[in-house]
Amino acid sequence: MRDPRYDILFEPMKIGPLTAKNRFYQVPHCNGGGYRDPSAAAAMRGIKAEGGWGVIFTEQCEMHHTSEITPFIELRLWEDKDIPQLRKMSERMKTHGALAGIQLAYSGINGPNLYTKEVPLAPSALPIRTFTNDPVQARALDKQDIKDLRRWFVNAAKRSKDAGFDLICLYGAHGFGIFQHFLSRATNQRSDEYGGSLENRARFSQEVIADMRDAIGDTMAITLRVSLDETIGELGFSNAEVRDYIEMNKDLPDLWDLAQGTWEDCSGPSRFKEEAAQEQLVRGIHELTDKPIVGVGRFTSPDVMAKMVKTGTLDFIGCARPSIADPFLPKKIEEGRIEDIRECIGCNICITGDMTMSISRCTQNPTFMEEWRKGWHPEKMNDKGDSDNVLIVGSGPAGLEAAWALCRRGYDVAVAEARDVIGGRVARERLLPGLSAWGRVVDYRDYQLSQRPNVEIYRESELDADSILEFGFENVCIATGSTWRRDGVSRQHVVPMPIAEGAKVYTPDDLMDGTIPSGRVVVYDDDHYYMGGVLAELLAKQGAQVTLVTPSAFVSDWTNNTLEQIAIHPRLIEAGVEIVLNQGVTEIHPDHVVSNCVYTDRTWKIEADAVVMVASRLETNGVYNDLKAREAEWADAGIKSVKLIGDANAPGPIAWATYAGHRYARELDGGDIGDALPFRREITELAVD
Ligand SMILES: Cc1cc2nc3c(=O)[nH]c(=O)nc-3n(C[C@H](O)[C@H](O)[C@H](O)COP(=O)(O)O)c2cc1C
Ligand code: SF4
Repeated sequence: MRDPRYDILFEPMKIGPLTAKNRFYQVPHCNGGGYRDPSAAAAMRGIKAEGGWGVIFTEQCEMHHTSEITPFIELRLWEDKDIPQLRKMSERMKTHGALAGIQLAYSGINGPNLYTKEVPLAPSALPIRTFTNDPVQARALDKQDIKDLRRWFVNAAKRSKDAGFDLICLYGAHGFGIFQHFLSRATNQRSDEYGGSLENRARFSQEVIADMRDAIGDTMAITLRVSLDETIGELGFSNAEVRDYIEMNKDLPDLWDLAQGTWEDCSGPSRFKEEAAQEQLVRGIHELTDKPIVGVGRFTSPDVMAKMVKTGTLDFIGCARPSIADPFLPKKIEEGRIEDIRECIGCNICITGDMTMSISRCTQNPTFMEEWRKGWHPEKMNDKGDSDNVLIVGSGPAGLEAAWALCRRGYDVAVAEARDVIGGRVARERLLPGLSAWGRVVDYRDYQLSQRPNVEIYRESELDADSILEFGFENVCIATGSTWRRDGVSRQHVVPMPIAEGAKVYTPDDLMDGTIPSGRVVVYDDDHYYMGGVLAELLAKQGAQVTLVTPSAFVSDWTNNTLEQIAIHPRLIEAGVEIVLNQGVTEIHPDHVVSNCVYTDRTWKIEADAVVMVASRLETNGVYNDLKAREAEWADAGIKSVKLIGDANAPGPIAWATYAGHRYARELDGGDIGDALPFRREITELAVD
């Protein structure tokens, strides 16, 4: 039953001519599917509709062929032939009474057009701004171009209407979107009636919205997504200017969609930002306009959400990542199932899909972008196979997710954990600075499993092949994780590098176990994800003189794909870490390391009392190998299958482990969920059908 404190979240709310059934508003978010496969995204939005969202948006949708972001995967609405796929999307969104929204974008100086090779158009002739530093420049829009651009928006609005959408969001936030480019003095250096004063810079948005209203009539709502603060220096569109703009144009859109962050500072989605982190920037804006406001901030707590609405800060609770991690978030609040909410951990793995042109994954939600596959419903019981029970050895993210998904198929499950705590790598990583939310991966599953009669978790239960054969479970899943290597093997060194006697070499596992090196410490990061940066910062803050050495051109290189790198680099500088890029480590000695330039044979000495080797991990697969060696005994022991999953199979990001756990559970007893996503799959084959 719903807690009355949250009733306000379920009050209907008007947006222009429309009424949303509640305050849960899924703001636009990409998913890696993009124009290549809107059907997979449609299935994903369909699940959100079932999950109770009042408003559901597409991701950004480019509306003209002179605008396209590579490597981003966004939608397209360039021409009439793009309408049918999008109509299927809007139909899916509306299945449970949600309003369906489409976000229209013209990327201007954020659209390098690497595929189309078209010249991007922007308010001023400036170099394109993307992470990939594309050597492309935009041409300044002349008066005819502006007329054309207005016409393209009108065409896109008409097509959106034909495609069945209720709302159109115009993109002018995060550094994306021509609207922001016009509004910001940094990107609008024009001296005509579209540049200079705020009145002039606002003109383009006023004209487009007026044109669109004329073209589509008064049955659809138009929303405007603007940045709350560009944070790009003096010329940026500041929070004060945003307020002036909104006050000056209070009735311009039917709803103000306010979202912090720019491409340059990536201050929007970030694990460094706690829930409701944008509250300060949005507070008081409602005094400037009567139009409803939606804001974001990794909202997962209904108390925080209710407070945002009750205090008049927001009318709608905007969620991108929380809706990815748990598409059923509104429904769970409505049904009083708060403990069942699968909270986003802020890891931003979901963004890597965009950045790498691949279908997105979510650490918490292994079925994100898998909704199109048949035979699985995330909230219901699913079909069981022929066997009855499964023993899972290891309780890390892979093992716990496998246990949870197997419960949902009706198997009896036993989980054996060698340590006295469950969670595997996460049990320790969650204790590192900035990673406490990682613990949600374990806590969610721990709670869910504690509610099921068909699962038992055994702590301090280290199993060997003898005991597993003796227990005689029908299926055995080995999810025993991995350990960090200290032997000098890394991406740079496929055979171990020389480590002199007396040299002190530590691994992340040592540090997480409480052994903290001091003095001059080299953190050798050839892993390139978060661990190197996190440990370097930790050691520096504890007084060590830290040098982070990485063969990459960037600190924590892979975090570029999660939009986090830009936050990590300055944190390290501030903590006093010396950063050495494009250099490896080739020898380790008691008082120094030999470091080499990755492009030449040149070497340097870096003085060091200790080295933390964040290099690669070793699968913990001993039990599996022992069992494999005794395969002949399986039948007598009643064992039908033994499978190795997660880091124990091949170490990777946590999202890979939860996915492996889920997939194992789905495929047990001959279930085959198929290969990678085939593009343009027919929407008729959906789990929601
Ligand atoms: C994977 C991903 C893709 C996104 N794509 C878009 C997009 O297409 N358009 C947009 O306006 N914002 C996009 N965003 C930003 C979100 O709409 C939102 O403003 C931001 O994630 C903060 O909200 P949250 O804390 O609820 O995630 C994206 C965010 C994520 C995580
Ligand atoms: S991938 Fe990480 S940040 Fe993205 S929704 Fe899932 S848990 Fe949240």
